[in-house]
Amino acid sequence: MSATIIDGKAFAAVVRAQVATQVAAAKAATGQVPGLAVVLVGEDPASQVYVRNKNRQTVEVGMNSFEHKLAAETAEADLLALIAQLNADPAVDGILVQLPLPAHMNAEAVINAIDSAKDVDGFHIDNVGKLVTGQKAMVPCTPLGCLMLLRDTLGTLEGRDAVVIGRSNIVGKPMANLLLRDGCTVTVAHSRTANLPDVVRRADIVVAAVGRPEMVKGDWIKPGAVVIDVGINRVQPAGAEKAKLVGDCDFDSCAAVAGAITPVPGGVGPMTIACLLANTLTAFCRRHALPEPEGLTA
Ligand SMILES: Nc1nc(=O)c2c([nH]1)NC[C@@H]1CN(c3ccc(C(=O)N[C@@H](CCC(=O)O)C(=O)O)cc3)C=[N+]21
Repeated sequence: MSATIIDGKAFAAVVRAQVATQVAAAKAATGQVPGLAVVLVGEDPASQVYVRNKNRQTVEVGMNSFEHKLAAETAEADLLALIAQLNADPAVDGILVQLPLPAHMNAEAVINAIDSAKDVDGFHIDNVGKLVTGQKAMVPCTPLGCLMLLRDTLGTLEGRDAVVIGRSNIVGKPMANLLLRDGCTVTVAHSRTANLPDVVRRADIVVAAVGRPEMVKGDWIKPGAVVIDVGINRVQPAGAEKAKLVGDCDFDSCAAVAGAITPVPGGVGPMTIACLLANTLTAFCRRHALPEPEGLTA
């Protein structure tokens, strides 16, 4: 193995410490602390893991955490009523509605009902439009975390060839826009891309967010490239008792060729939660007309 392992878990701890310091300063300035409301409808397992870790970390950085658990069969109107209440609540700076929502709900309508200034996921249509047009926005947490890791690993991203594999609204598309803004030449590839290995081989930066376990192989990677693996796939190895987490990259073969690579777990996942806390602080600072948090925005 030749690649440097990018320690997202350690980097996320540094980000959370920066958030904690700036939360304390914001509290000194205003007498208030940021509050994050998380709404979980039903019992999606990935969301439960996320909520568990998030809740603890929110409190650890000195912010208030408000949890709202609704039954899977909750009516959309009742969820919208809760969102209206959180929008109006001055103690709530950030609102996150866990996705996926149950099938009977219109996720787009629910997300767009959130006050865009409190939309710490950056999924509201106003924030999407602002990101694409280069206006000050709330930026989705996972792409923001990936950007922080890339800047830390490479310094400037200007002029680099980046390939994002995956075109989702929550990772692929916002990631591509952030990389464009930082001066990369960006290709958005996906599961239907022709000659995907050849496309990936051009890249100085590979962000894999396609949701297919270990799909990206080492012989797709340009020697020395930086590989950011966003995938979190639970797989059941033959003969093993417990499921294990793997990324969208075949770690061993990619690490043999890449210059640097994020592991799964311990890579992008912890950064996502750290950036959620950073976004909540950013939302608080904007609502209270304080300066933007330092080093925590895109
Ligand atoms: N509105 C919304 N926003 C989200 O950001 C969102 C969501 N809904 N729904 C569910 C997914 C999932 N998600 C994770 C974040 C961090 C880890 C994480 O910290 N993972 C650890 C490992 C955790 C484990 O051991 O299972 C790691 O990669 O090291 C996992 C999953 C955010 N999500």
